[in-house]
Amino acid sequence: MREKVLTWLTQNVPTPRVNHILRVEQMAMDLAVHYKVDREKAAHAGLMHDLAKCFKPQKLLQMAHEEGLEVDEVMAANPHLLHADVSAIVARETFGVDDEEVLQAIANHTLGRPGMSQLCSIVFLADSIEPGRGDTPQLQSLRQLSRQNIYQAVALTCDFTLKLLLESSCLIHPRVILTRNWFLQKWKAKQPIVQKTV
Ligand SMILES: Nc1ncnc2c1ncn2[C@@H]1O[C@H](COP(=O)(O)OP(=O)(O)O)[C@@H](O)[C@H]1O
Repeated sequence: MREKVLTWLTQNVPTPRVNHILRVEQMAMDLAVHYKVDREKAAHAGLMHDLAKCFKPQKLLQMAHEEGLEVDEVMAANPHLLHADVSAIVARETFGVDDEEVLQAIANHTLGRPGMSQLCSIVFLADSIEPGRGDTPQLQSLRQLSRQNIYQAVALTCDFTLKLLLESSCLIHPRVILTRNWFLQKWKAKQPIVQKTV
């Protein structure tokens, strides 16, 4: 299947984006091994997470509508946000993916989702922090964190995205905040209780 997907990608996605996809695939596999999550599922989700990245807004809206997806106000204003959900549809319809966990990981790679699985979290992180994203101190620390505490890494990756979005004065989809809060609470709940000494 990998060869078939790669051929499709080279015909439908520009080369720099294909290279990003390959780095996400690799990083998702590495994190999967680290967290003892199914490596093959991580590779499949990484490879197919951006299938609809270059679809036109009209096509994204039409496919979302045909699938019966809820298109909220922010997605209607910025249909590009639907590329994650639509990539999962393409994975199913064009490449016959029927593994619900893989489809969820593709669909949640941009906004995350409160309570999402480890596989989803891994693909979400890999998309945001793969080596091609840059080498700033912030990204370096997120990469380190992604192997130490997956809850904290997802929460802080949401913060990182939110900061970028705030700087660009664009509409923000609220689901990234819900994702952030859920993962922040899981992270805080796992912190050891420090005994206060008088
Ligand atoms: N919560 C959000 N609200 C609005 N836009 C968002 C949100 N999260 C991501 N985006 C934007 O959606 C686009 C797709 O995000 P992403 O899937 O991470 O794509 P890319 O791989 O191009 O960075 C990006 O332009 C990003 O800025």
